[in-house]
Amino acid sequence: TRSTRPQRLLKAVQKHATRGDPQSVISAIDHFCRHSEWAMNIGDEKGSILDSVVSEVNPEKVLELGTYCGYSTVRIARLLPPGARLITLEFNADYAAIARQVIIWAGLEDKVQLVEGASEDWIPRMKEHFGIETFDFVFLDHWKDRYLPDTKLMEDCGLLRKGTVLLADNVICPGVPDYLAYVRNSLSYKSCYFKSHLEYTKAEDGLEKSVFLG
Ligand SMILES: Nc1ncnc2c1ncn2CCCCCNC(=O)c1cc(-c2ccc(F)cc2)cc(O)c1O
Ligand SMILES: [Mg+2]
Repeated sequence: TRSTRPQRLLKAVQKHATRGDPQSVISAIDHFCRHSEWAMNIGDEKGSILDSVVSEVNPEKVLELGTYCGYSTVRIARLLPPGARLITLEFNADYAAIARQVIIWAGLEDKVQLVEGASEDWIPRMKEHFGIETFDFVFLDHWKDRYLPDTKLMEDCGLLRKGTVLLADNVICPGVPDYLAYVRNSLSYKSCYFKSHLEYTKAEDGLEKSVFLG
């Protein structure tokens, strides 16, 4: 049967990227998505904004919701200091299988724990299962109708602390209106918008950075 797009993306990484070189993995995926097949990675333009926010926060404990093929996982993990850890949740088993291989090709498997399952099932188990107290940085890139309920769930589970930074992808396209209204109106968040474009296109999209105030 015909291969899937994530499988073809992984093949492009294994063909064009150098093992253990995260930047070459990022470049190979961006080239594949620009010149062969569009895929819903954050991409290079929004990816540079992600890089700058991660570098500013310099987090020890990171949660990523929605792994897909591992592109943003690699972007984030390559910037983490030694000993820092990234937990990434992926609902789709086929995506998770590809992402594991992409993360290994980048040589970042020691910094990353990829967990298969739904965010709402795993968020309540972060403390007892992973020994996590609170997260320093959370990247939201999963089902757009889960951004708001999962943010409230993280609050209720005590996973956010004063200063935890949430960064949300796709706040314009596909859009997360309920989440945006919440973080922009809540007294518990300081929020700001980074205008950009939908990955590999000219359509507007952007990232919302929200600092939890406790
Ligand atoms: N741990 C978990 N819990 C729940 N759901 C979970 C999950 N882990 C994964 N998922 C399931 C998420 C599936 C992918 C989510 N991302 C998206 O749906 C997405 C779509 C576009 C897009 C834009 C314009 C278009 F015309 C078409 C598509 C762009 C993006 O950057 C996107 O991130
Ligand atoms: Mg996205």
